[in-house]
Amino acid sequence: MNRAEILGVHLEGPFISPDMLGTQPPQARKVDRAFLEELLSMAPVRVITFAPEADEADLLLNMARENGIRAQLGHSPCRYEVAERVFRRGASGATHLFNAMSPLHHRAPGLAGAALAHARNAEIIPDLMHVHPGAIHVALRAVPGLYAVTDASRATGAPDGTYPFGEVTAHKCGNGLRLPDGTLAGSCLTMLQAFRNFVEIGLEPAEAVRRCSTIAADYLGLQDRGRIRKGAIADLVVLSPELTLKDVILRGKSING
Ligand SMILES: CC(=O)N[C@@H]1[C@@H](O)[C@H](O)[C@@H](COP(=O)(O)O)O[C@@H]1O
Repeated sequence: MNRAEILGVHLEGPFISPDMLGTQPPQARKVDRAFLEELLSMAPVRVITFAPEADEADLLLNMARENGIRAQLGHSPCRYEVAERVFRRGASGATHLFNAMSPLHHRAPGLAGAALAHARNAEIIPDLMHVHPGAIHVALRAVPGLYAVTDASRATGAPDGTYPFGEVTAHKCGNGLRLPDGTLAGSCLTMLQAFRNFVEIGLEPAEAVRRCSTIAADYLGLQDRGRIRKGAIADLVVLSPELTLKDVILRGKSING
């Protein structure tokens, strides 16, 4: 098979807060069992983002656990105490840590503070626009299983210009994609650039590799991906010492033949 595979779906809504949509469409709603079951029957969902205040009875949290789905907190302005409770009850991680969540203030640590204090895993978008490098270092110290996500949009790799983003229009300029009011609307980041950015802010290359592959694979329970060893799936990229792309290997074969 000479192409990438989609391993599952991340359901990043609608069980989020209407007050912290970011660029999500205004269709946030509370968790209800029938609708959640319908969504789960439509696609192989592996990860769900939810706002704790949308799941007061822990319905989503429990259903996720029963179905082997990672339940992540995100898109919420909730108080630290609310998020802490849900992390203690088994929430798996945090969605694009720092973005679209209540920030860490020293007297009101918010969802970001709860994730830093209690989450074993969290996503981060290391395009160096979504999160300041200093905040990435804070997260690296606090969250053992911090891993990169791209949050990439359809504008990734495309020329500057306007792009539909759900029901709204976003403008790409350089590496940023924004709504007219300046809100970041996903990213234009590739995982290769995420890796380079980790190295640029001071991570050892081996550590950057772990944060871009192994940790995410472990988090999803995929022992045959995200590592180079006998029996694992050989989907690899080959880089030069300057970190330019030399080759892409899918299932052990170069895509260049
Ligand atoms: C797909 C998605 O939801 N992506 C979010 C976006 O919604 C949010 O607006 C942005 C900035 O968030 P911030 O303004 O809180 O830093 O981060 C991510 O790009």
